[in-house]
Amino acid sequence: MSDKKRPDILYTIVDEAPQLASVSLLPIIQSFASTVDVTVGTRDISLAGRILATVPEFLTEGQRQSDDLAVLGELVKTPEANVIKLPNVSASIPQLSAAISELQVQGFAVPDYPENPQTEAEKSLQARYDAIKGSAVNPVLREGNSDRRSARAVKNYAMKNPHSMGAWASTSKTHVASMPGNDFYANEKSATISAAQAGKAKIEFVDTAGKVSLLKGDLNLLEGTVVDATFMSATALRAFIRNEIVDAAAQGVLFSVHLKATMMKVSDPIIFGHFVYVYLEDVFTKHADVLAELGANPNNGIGDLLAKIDGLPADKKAEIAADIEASMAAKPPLYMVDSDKGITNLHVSSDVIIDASLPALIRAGGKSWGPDGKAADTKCVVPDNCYAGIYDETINYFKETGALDPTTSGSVSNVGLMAQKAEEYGSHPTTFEAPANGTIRYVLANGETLHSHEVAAGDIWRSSSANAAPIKDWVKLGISRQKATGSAAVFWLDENRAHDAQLIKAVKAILTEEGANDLGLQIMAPREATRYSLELIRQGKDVISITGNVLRDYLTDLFPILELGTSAKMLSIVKLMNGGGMFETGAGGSAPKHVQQLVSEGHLRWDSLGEFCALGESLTFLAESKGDPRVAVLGRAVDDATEKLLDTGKSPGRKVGQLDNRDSHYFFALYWAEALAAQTDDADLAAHFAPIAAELAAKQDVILAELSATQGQAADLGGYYHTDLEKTVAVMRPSATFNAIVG
Ligand SMILES: NC(=O)C1=CN([C@@H]2O[C@H](COP(=O)(O)OP(=O)(O)OC[C@H]3O[C@@H](n4cnc5c(N)ncnc54)[C@H](OP(=O)(O)O)[C@@H]3O)[C@@H](O)[C@H]2O)C=CC1
Ligand SMILES: O=C(O)CCC(=O)C(=O)O
Ligand SMILES: [Mg+2]
Repeated sequence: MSDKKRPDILYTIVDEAPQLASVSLLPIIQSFASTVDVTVGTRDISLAGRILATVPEFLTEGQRQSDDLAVLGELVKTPEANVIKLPNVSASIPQLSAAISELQVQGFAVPDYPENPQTEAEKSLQARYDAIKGSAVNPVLREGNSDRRSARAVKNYAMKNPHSMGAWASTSKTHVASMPGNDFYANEKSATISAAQAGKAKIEFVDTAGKVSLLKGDLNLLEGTVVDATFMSATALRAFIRNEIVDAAAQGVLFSVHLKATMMKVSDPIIFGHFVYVYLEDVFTKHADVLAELGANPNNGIGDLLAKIDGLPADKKAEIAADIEASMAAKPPLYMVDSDKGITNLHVSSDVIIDASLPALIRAGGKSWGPDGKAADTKCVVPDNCYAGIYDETINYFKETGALDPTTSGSVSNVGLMAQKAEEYGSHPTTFEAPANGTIRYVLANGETLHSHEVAAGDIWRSSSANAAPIKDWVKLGISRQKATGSAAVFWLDENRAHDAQLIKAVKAILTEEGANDLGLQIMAPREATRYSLELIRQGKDVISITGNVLRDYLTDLFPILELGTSAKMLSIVKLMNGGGMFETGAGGSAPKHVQQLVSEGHLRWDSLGEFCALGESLTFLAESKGDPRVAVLGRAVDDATEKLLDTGKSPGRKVGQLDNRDSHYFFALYWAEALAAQTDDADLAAHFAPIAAELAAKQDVILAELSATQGQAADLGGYYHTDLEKTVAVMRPSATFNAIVG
């Protein structure tokens, strides 16, 4: 598409709740934007859309779909980029398979995911599907560093209208457990690449007989890149899991594991698989042959195991099912994802995602749900020590001091190193399960071995890197946020961790280069920074966390969930390195539970506040790049409308019968139109929107009645991953009166 035709703003088509919300909200945005000649187009980065774009040869001409992710991936490297990015599903294999089955039922001849590929064609198909798996979208689009914070109006609202917080008892038995050693933290090595070391590097495996095989070639290392290598011992991990299961039983607490199997799509499903295996070790041992024949892979969870045995003859199935039940009954009870349906922590790796799961548990006073449907103290296993300390320290702090008070608490914002697939979140192509005992080594273009580790079969080895330009951009962003706010600012870096020690050197040099040594920016290890930040916000003060990529992710759920009740309300700006802007909507995900509620009860509790915040920023950014003051007026009116929506309590409620997402969009449109009608910067715009605002206000009763007519009834979307557009529009835009006004 030529630049001329490209819409001014690109809005992403995604999955689950945010996508349903978009079906209602986007037409409103497009209609209002068209009055100032701003076009808002869409690009499909949904899981189903990406599947269809990946296998065109299996589809009819009419079913084929362009690779919008690739198009957007190029766009974000240009100064013209202005993207509103909603959260999308980062799929586990069971989710990918479910989406494929749904498309097949809908008449798309997409092939199954080949779990055990034999032929070259199957292997190639698996590789193509694997590129869709896990967090395949965000790392491609995030060509900039991250600036996440709560907008002032949002924070003020949360202070005046606090969410519920569970009480923290000093006697709570909830705790974090991490490996005593031999994890990624303990085994990490790191170095900064010199000019003489730059160039094409490779990763090799050397077996005990000295035979060398290439794991990954063509790694193009730039001078100044920080390159790490580390591994987690599989034997140590299994021994640790066994001990923790015994300890959970002894302490009488629920057992849980918290990983990021979506973003860390290679390493963490393997770690998850070790938990599933050890928890059901007797079953996997006793039925090893049958389960191997069925292709049951513990990495895919207990849910997949149960689905696989479903195909067995009735007596065999009953025998294994009884063994699974007996095995689970003999273990400490598991943290439940859905106790009504019997879905455990170990069912699917993508159900319990650490950034959202642990903050929710901490917000609830250290409780999670057990199989009996009751809240209970919990052992939270976070195997690796790189980041577990922040949760351990938070839990310890609340046990000592009681829960945070959102009515008086300050705020922890974040500046995160993210660009160019920084750190662990870019490590998928350089992560390997050791094929046998031997050595894995990182060899540079000049022949030097940069890092090497002796590994045993099954150990999880990975290399991460962070380029110099993003590091510099990140430090400068930290400096500018500190200058803009005057808040305390802390780099969360641990001098005892190999990677962080390299970053500390770079940060210190850049602070000096930028003349920023007098600004008082501090460097603290994550555990220390956690306590320091919690103490400051308890006093009502704000603090900026300047962190690497993983902590960016973890902290921008943890603190918002404590301060605002959810991370969905965050402002999330990606200042693209080549000058464009990407505006993410909130810091959370796609809220699958909200879809279940809409489908069964006709109520969508998704809050689009994140979209409103992103839209305001996107329009303000566009106004500057287009040099069009009318666009700035439109953007300011979005912020006014958002504030009024909060002040008047028009956000969605959790329960059927309360206002829902669709109602809140009506109020957003009303207040947006009213703000445009009331402003005095642009008389033409005011004149245009005055009658729209008046009509929206006059017809409020009929619009709200039409919007809520189907509340309490089941809703048919015609699909889950690939909903039927007509049916979804009928569900999400049920008010003919409202639709006629906004066009
Ligand atoms: N940027 C991205 O693309 C991201 C994508 N994801 C993806 O999202 C999916 C779900 O992840 P999960 O870990 O469950 O995290 P979510 O953030 O989707 O959900 C956790 C809970 O947060 C609350 N919540 C989140 N967003 C909103 C909102 N807009 N309005 C109201 N409440 C909200 C809901 O609480 P309640 O149920 O109590 O109402 C929800 O159940 C996964 O597929 C994951 O890969 C996750 C994070 C970021
Ligand atoms: O891409 C993903 O899987 C999750 C991203 C995420 O959680 C975040 O950026 O906060
Ligand atoms: Mg996150």
